[in-house]
Amino acid sequence: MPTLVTTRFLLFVGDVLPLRKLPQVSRRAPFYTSVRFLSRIDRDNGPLSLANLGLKSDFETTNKTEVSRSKVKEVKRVKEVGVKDSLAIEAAPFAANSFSELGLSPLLLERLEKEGFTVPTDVQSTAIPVILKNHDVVIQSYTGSGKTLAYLLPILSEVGPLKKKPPTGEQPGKKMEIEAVVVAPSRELGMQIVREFEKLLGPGDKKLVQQLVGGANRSRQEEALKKNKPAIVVGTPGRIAEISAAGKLHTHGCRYLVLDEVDELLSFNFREDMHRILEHVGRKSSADTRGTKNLLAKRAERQTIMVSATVPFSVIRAARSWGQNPLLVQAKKVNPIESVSPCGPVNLSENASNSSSSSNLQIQSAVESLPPALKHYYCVTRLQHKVDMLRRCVHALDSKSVIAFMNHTKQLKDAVYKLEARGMIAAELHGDLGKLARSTILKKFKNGEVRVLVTSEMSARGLDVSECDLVVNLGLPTDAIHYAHRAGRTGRLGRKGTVVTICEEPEVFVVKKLQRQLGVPIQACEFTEGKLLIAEEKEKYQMK
Ligand SMILES: Nc1ncnc2c1ncn2[C@@H]1O[C@H](COP(=O)(O)OP(=O)(O)OP(=O)(O)O)[C@@H](O)[C@H]1O
Repeated sequence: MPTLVTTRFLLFVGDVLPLRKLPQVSRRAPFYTSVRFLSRIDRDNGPLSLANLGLKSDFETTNKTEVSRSKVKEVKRVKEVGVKDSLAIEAAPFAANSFSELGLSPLLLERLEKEGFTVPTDVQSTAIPVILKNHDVVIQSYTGSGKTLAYLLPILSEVGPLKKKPPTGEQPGKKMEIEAVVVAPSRELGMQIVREFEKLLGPGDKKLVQQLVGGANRSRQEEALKKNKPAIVVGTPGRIAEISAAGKLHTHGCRYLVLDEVDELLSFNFREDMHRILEHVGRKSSADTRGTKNLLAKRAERQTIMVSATVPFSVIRAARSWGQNPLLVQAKKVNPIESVSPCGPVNLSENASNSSSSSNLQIQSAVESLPPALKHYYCVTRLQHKVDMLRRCVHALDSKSVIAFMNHTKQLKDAVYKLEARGMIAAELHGDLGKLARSTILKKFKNGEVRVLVTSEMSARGLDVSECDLVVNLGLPTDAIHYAHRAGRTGRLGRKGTVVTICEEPEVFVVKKLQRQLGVPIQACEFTEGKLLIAEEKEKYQMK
């Protein structure tokens, strides 16, 4: 039986100053430690480096301290609804000085500047040149590090009105086929990706991208496909597969297939739909092919881009069969997928082994899925007091924008009712609600009209609300991967964020296990008299 040994608590005002470090947990390595491009991949072109990607590399020579200091930046964002004019960003993951170093089209660079995107994040600086060189990739970087733009920008640099100057003879904007298919596991994430595309395309060209998400009117989507002839479609696996099977989505000549949250897309639920998508996107119809040679050639038409903060080995296996010599792209690192072993650097929790060397690698990799600035706590209470503890937690941390995760939809309503009864503006968001209700609630939360969003696992992936400063687990996540994605709803793009897991005493051992797998300290705490009290850091938990 697991036992929680009594601990002393330390009154906390301002930043956390642990009296002692947790002995068993390796603290997060400094963010810029793994500054290197590992040996390469492409047998034709020699070792992969920024140089042979046609770009200068200053990564190897970068001074860690200097970089960290220079990363304290203010990122000004324009035109965000209900968002402050400027957001202070500490230790933001920016490596290149500007997007213009990455080989993007001049028109796109103009649009980026107009939208207030001036400096690429590390993962963007690494991924964009690799994608522009037509490599199949798996992009892995922690939540909120800007993976969406990392694939969206090279696509917009080649597709649509912002693309690089077409070769003479080709008329700009004339192409009438689907050139990019982006697949995401939820409607909310799909819609969010569409908005990112639209933001850069501008109002005049936003019809170039069409959403094909489930829950929305299918015939309207089909009509829009026919009428607007979009070059890019973004959708959920079910709806894309459905419309494709009905013969209304022509993707055989498609150049890009993006699988966002690829590890989630591998789940059993999506299996059949993903199979259809993988078979039909970027493949020419059999009428176009003559003989085996062409059959082989047709797959080369498609560039496959797989993305997630968490890349278990199942994704590496999938990437090997779906892509052609795919590369694993992480912030400042590019590796051939063939070099990744089951115990290698991206294996979060799969194939867990007790050997110390492999578990070290797993810890290293798990750390890479979590934003570095996050603080993690847990507190113990009885089941019936969890919502009250949540309320106290929100007050003690003075959090303005909170996402609270619960595992059962039925409990959400009750939690919202309790919070509202105590004067806290809360709302529920889950899969049983209609599409309109879901998007209205999400909008209100993003605008700051709702302080606490009580939600299910469906909001754990991809949801981008930059103001979210607190994530609370009212129900435990099923594993380290789920913890990482939930936690990643806060502390986005280098901002401060706190994750609090509220659990019952018999569940504490699960928190300890998550702590070991993730390689970050999750400190015991209490919320008393409007203050956060942090447990004195000594080994306080034993397994018997
Ligand atoms: N270079 C940049 N400069 C300023 N803001 C940026 C930049 N790149 C991305 N962002 C913003 O950062 C936020 C997080 O980006 P994004 O949602 O792509 O993260 P992510 O890595 O995909 O996260 P997750 O793994 O949770 O899906 C978004 O609001 C995005 O608009």
